[in-house]
Amino acid sequence: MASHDLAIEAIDLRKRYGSTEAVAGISLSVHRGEVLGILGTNGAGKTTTVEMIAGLRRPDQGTVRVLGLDPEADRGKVRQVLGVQLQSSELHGSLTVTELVDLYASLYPHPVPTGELIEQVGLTEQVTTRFEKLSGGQQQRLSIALALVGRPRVVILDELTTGLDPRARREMWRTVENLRSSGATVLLVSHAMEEVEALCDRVALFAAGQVTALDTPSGLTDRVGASSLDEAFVTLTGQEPEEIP
Ligand SMILES: Nc1ncnc2c1ncn2[C@@H]1O[C@H](COP(=O)(O)OP(=O)(O)OP(=O)(O)O)[C@@H](O)[C@H]1O
Repeated sequence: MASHDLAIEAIDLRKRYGSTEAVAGISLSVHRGEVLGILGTNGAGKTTTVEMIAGLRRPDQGTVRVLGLDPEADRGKVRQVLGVQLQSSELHGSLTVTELVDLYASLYPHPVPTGELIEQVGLTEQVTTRFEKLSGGQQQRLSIALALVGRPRVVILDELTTGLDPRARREMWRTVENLRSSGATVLLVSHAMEEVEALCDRVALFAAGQVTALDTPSGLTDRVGASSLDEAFVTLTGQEPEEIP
């Protein structure tokens, strides 16, 4: 595939924290319009990898391109096309839901209208609630809203539905489906097998800082004659998947 068809291209990424080799030579190509899942056990290097792709963490080695742009050198341009929801959001706790969405919206030329976005993530009743007073799941929904406010063409979602109740989880799935319909590219880190099976075109299995397999969900199960993605995960990574939160 020509590189201009790629939304994300990461080549031989490496990152070490002291004696821990968190990412040990990861290459990933995500096609435009694709939803690519990353599955792996705790500590497999998923967050470090997506932080490097987002330009939030500098790789020790390797290169990243997002829609052909270098997330570090072209930071301003990348910010306009990339939306990122990370596991821990550092947001100003005394601002309300509306104030935070408005603040982020002001960074983009054509943001999603604040009320529409707040409704989409199910926070209409919390519009005047300060961030620090939101529940964990509500904070999570807000961080998803902030990732989407600029109508990004590439979206990174790190544990999209962890901590959300079943209804909110389904709503977030619909959000990802809508992103796909709009032609956006999504990189989705998840621990939930059924989420990955439902949403992702392809899945990268991470173990010990490396990609051990990358295929469609059915390709992964067929490859090892497994009856489920869970079983394929165990066979292909040699590790048990985490409990679905
Ligand atoms: N800032 C840091 N300083 C030191 N070590 C770190 C740091 N961030 C991550 N690590 C270590 O790097 C390894 C990979 O961590 P990372 O968070 O990328 O994994 P992960 O696959 O996202 O895990 P999880 O599923 O638990 O979120 C782990 O061993 C972790 O302890």
